[in-house]
Amino acid sequence: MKVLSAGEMGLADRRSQELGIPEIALMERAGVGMARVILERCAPRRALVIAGGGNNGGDGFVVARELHRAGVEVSVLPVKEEYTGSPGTNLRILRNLGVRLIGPGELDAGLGTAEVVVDALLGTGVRGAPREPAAGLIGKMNAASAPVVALDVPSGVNAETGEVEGVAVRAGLTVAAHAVKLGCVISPGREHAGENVAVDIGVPPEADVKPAVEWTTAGTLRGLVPRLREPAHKYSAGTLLVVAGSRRMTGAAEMVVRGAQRAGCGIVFLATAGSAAQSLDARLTEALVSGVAEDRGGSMASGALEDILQLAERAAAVVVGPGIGLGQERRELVEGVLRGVEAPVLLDADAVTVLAGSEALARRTAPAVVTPHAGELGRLLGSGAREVSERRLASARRAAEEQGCCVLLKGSDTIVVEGERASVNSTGSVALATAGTGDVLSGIIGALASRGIEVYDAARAGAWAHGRAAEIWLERTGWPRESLVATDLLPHVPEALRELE
Ligand SMILES: NC(=O)C1=CN([C@@H]2O[C@H](COP(=O)(O)OP(=O)(O)OC[C@H]3O[C@@H](n4cnc5c(N)ncnc54)[C@H](OP(=O)(O)O)[C@@H]3O)[C@@H](O)[C@H]2O)[C@@H](O)CC1
Ligand SMILES: Nc1ncnc2c1ncn2[C@@H]1O[C@H](COP(=O)(O)OP(=O)(O)O)[C@@H](O)[C@H]1O
Ligand SMILES: [K+]
Repeated sequence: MKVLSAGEMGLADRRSQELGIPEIALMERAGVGMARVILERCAPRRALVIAGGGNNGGDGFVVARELHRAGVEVSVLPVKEEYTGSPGTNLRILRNLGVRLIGPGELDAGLGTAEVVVDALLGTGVRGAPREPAAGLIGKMNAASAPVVALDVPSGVNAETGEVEGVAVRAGLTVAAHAVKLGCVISPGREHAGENVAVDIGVPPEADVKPAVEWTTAGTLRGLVPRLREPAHKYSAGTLLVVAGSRRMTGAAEMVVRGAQRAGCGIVFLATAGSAAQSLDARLTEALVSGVAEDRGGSMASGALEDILQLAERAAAVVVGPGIGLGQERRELVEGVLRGVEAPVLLDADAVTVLAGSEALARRTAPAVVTPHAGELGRLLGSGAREVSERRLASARRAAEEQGCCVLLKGSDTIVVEGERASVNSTGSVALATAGTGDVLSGIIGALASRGIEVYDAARAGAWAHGRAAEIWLERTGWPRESLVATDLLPHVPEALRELE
């Protein structure tokens, strides 16, 4: 699946036209391809096409013609009085064919009988929140009982960012011209798009564009994760220090360590609160567990820093955060790790939260990666979870710039940003929405970093393998997605990584 931003698609489109391919030829192939997908997937007897005033509406007219040709009873609502250019030509053909064109007054009846509603209202040309009458039409489409298929982009979704400024269509399927639009794989646009499919519209390779934001697949990662080769010993195979857990939170530490072990670490050291060490040592047969100084609540104390820095000297990477707890002492501990550790550091969970307002991360020059979910990133940025959820790519970019590090923003569309580089992960499942999966992810990324992979690549490869492990679990067990628990991922991490060889 190819993913391009709206701007990149516009460039591919312009270049194609400069090579002499007329706009109407591109529109023709787009509409023909889109109609074929609709016929194959939905096989409707009656369809309603809602067409806007731009080229997205033009695609809708071609789709209507093709559905009509296939024997579907089609009604078309054109929102504009007068059409010119390629959409105008295609509307004229519909008139000549006697395809039923309806006005707003007949919309409710059309929506009531249609088996598929085709959203051809707004595409990549939308600017700002939908105005009337578009906004009202979007509301009507969302209230329809029939499934909605969006052409190119669900109307109202920003194809560049995935942001939704006002209202937006909720489609079950989005059929894009040439490439899936970036805004359809980033939340919340992603949820509005439903399934994403792209159809070939005849853009020649000479006109194609390399995306600035990568859609991370096995293909873009292949060869990145090295095999263990002779000469090797456990230290050369990747040494990771995990700083995690507290008296009341031992599971997080266990899952980070296990994730790291299955992702190929030669040796994992765990530093944890003294009172948690005995039970973790018993559960983690292969790890080297150290109990360090803790406060009265059973969380690692700032006085543990010296021991932790000493352990870190033997490690090629450090993961800090899961289950460590909050408060001033944890903040001092995390700041101390950022100051004192030269090896790549991954900050997750509580370690991200305690850094709100701190300058330690921005000051650090050695490699670092933070792996927050929207809530944690909202605290780090001081903007709140809602702002992050509404503007995910921009928020991740802002944090990466302010903190001068790699940012992995978790979610259904895990986003990884560092400097100018950005990527969106292609694997995963809603099954991952369960406690502890983030800890497994930290372990995987930490392991890859300990094996010498730079943090941006470790983050995107780790996210990919983590999501792929969930997919493999679903395929293998056939169990309901609600039943996945985080440790189910562990046996599938090696299989996922093998797919990257
Ligand atoms: N070009 C090509 O070769 C190909 C392009 N392709 C297709 O074209 C699509 C892009 O077409 P596009 O650029 O014409 O823009 P499009 O998405 O139809 O929107 C423009 C219309 O929306 C309106 N409008 C804007 N903002 C609004 C708002 N906030 N609220 C309400 N209305 C608003 C705007 O109205 P205006 O602002 O002019 O009053 C205008 O009427 C692309 O997604 C793909 O489907 C394919 O056929 C392949 C070849
Ligand atoms: N709806 C979803 N679809 C796909 N992946 C999801 C979804 N919800 C959460 N995830 C993934 O699950 C993991 C959850 O991590 P996190 O929120 O840190 O949980 P925890 O702290 O309990 O381990 C992240 O990798 C995230 O990307
Ligand atoms: K649309």
